[in-house]
Amino acid sequence: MTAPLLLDRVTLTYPDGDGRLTALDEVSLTVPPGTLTACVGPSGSGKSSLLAVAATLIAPDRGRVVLAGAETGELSAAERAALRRSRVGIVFQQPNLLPSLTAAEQLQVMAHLAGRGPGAARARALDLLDAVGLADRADRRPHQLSGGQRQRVNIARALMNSPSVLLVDEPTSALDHGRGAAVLDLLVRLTRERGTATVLVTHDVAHLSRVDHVVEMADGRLGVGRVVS
Ligand SMILES: Nc1ncnc2c1ncn2[C@@H]1O[C@H](COP(=O)(O)OP(=O)(O)OP(=O)(O)O)[C@@H](O)[C@H]1O
Repeated sequence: MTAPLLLDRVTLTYPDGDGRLTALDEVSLTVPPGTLTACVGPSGSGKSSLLAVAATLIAPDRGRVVLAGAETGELSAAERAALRRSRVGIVFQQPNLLPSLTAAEQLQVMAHLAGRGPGAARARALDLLDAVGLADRADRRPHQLSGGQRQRVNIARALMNSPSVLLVDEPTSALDHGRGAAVLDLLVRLTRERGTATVLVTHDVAHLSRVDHVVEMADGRLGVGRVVS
């Protein structure tokens, strides 16, 4: 069976003056279901570009991105967007929650955008908030939640449509050490429970001993990383 996420010799360049800057240089990565791969590396090494390509938000110059068995290079833009909505969960660094909605409603919006009915959505939202330890905060708005709780809502929201691939960008950067460790533990647990192929981009090499794989980006190239914690 094909892994939910497969990158095969992906090269991505950006315009840079008269030339091109190579952000990803022949990057290959396979992420099996139920496993979490952490991608570490210095600023500018290509980590965010890797996530953007994996999410099909940017098309690579060369190479293949296979998502949930689909060769994304062969899809139309509309087909790619539909695949992204149904199969990919994205957790950005800043939660970007809507200020006027409760925690449960933030999640229900995702089901609505995916064309699902409201009845089951409420039950699923409450189930996911329970899974991230926020069962008693379902009716709170973002300003009534702590930074760590908002990041948990963000993670639960990304899981709302049962994605096979979960892409997470710097989830702990705005949190202190203890809360950062708790969010990482949560991501490892959810990855196992929900069977997602998870990629986590982080500067923070603490707490990585519990993830399945660590890869290191350097100048757009991917190598096997060291576990530091
Ligand atoms: N839209 C863009 N146009 C031109 N160059 C870009 C663009 N986005 C990123 N780059 C360049 O591509 C390289 C990789 O950037 P990327 O954001 O992927 O790195 P990163 O490892 O995520 O960095 P950080 O940890 O600081 O977020 C850098 O040299 C960056 O300046």
